[in-house]
Amino acid sequence: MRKSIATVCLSGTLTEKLTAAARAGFDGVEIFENDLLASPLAPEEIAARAADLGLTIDLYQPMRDVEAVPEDLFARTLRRARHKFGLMRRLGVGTVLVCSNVSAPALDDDDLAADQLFRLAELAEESGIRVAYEALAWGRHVSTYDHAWRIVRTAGHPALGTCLDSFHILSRGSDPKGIEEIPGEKIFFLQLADAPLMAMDVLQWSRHYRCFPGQGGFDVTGLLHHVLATGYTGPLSLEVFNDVFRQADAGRTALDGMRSLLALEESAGISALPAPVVPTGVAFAELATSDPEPAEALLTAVGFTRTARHRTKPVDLWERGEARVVLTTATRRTSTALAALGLESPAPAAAARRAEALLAPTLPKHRTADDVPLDSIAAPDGTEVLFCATRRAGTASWTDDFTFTGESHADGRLDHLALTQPWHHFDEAVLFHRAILGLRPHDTVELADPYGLFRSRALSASPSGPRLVLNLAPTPGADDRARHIAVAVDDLVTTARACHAAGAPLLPVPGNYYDDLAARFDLTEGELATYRELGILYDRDEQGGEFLHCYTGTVGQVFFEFVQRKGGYSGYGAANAPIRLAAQRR
Ligand SMILES: O=C(O)c1ccc(O)c(O)c1
Ligand SMILES: [Mg+2]
Repeated sequence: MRKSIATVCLSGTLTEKLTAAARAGFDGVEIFENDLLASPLAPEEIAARAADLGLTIDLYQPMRDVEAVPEDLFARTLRRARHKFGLMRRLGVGTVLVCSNVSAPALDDDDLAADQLFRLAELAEESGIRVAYEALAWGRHVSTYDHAWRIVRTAGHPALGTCLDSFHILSRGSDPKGIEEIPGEKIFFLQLADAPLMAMDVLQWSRHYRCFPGQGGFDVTGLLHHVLATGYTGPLSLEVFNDVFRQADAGRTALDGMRSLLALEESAGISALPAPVVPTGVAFAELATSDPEPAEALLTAVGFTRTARHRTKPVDLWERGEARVVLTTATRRTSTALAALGLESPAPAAAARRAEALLAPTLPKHRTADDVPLDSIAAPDGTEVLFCATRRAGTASWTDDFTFTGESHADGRLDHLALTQPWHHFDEAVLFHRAILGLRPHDTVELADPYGLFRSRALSASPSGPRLVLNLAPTPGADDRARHIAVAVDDLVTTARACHAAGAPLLPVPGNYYDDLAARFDLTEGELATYRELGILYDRDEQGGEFLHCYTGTVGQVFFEFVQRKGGYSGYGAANAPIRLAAQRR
């Protein structure tokens, strides 16, 4: 279907917004009045700019506080409308959005609302303009889509229809099934937005927290099904008010929005993309550094063995059981960073095709000429994601680039990778991993950290598949690139003891934490003493599943976590994150 985006979703000047929308592949835009008012371009110039960029202007918005008012006020509204319809002709836009009245003089009188909207539509029709009436979730008397539709039906004017907005419908908990009772040709416009589920005032929620479909908690796909069942053929238009998007790079936000619509169309069954190829595990995590010594010392102390060397480059493979870390010595100066993830993919080339269809930046297959070619893409935080087949018959394996010299005798598996995200790319990253890799996002966890708010969202597909934890750094700067590699072991106490014995710097945990553990859980004196001695953190879920974990010190921007899961515990010990963050800051 045609895809549009409201200029309010994007940062910058109107020209920048139009350019970003066009570059991302949108067919049209909704122009927000304020963007036009602030633009030095005349309406004709804006129309020409849009046309040059291959964009149609699908909607002009909003007209506010129109209907169900005393007649003297309505006379002023008609005067305002005459001006705006003249402007719309100059812009070449055929539909105006009228949102339900929020003002004090509005009367609770549907017949009056219908009559005045009819008269507005009469005037609009003279200019070849259609009026799309939208219920704002906080409208004074009209706040639901079915109420707005009843008024439109009563008015019965061909130039008057309704505009549906998924935010207003889903935020109020309205049943979207009733949309199917509206004839498709009377739905003049469809605006799409998602939002995180929050118990808050709908106006604040709408104006600050909307996000693109697939990034929040609403069933936007379900709503779209009902709209499509009416025969609606207009555009799918993103309308997101979001404080972060307002500050972010417009080009990037527009691409994020387009990715969201492509994924939405797929989930609604109206377009096909290359099918998702869900990764089945993590082949390796790659650290890059110009000085490998500190990372080598840490890897050794926490039980990794150097098992292989790259045939031609300063790249080593370190293993602890099935947990693999590739350590690359970079030529340019850089502190140790988690630079890449190798994901075990059932079909690497197909995975890359899907990523490309969903607008992921693809990276060269050959890092250097004689390497095994690997399909790879860049995640929103810059991490390289490689689609790998590890030692599978008939497929080149990344391990073919290495000469094996040793073997690991310790146990271990990569449990999860925690990737701190820049604050303005957090929602984009969730959608990216969800849509492109087919991972399922879990609930967002928010915790007070000594220096701010810690926000975290895990994504996974299956218990044995990769688990990514996206963290939002509370303070910009120092730790906003910190990442960690979590290794699952069979016996954390034994592992922690071995790490201590080998001189690994393990994160110290305050005694107060263990006093609190003793109060919260019925741990034995012996368990508590051991955890206290070794700096092991503890968590338990409602089903009695247990989680033991400990952290190493940081090398560059990277540290390790060791975890032991018992009894089906599937979380990440989020309650302990503030303790960990405070200890790291010390
Ligand atoms: O927040 C608002 O005022 C507003 C304006 C226009 C819309 O289409 C909308 O959904 C909200
Ligand atoms: Mg809207």
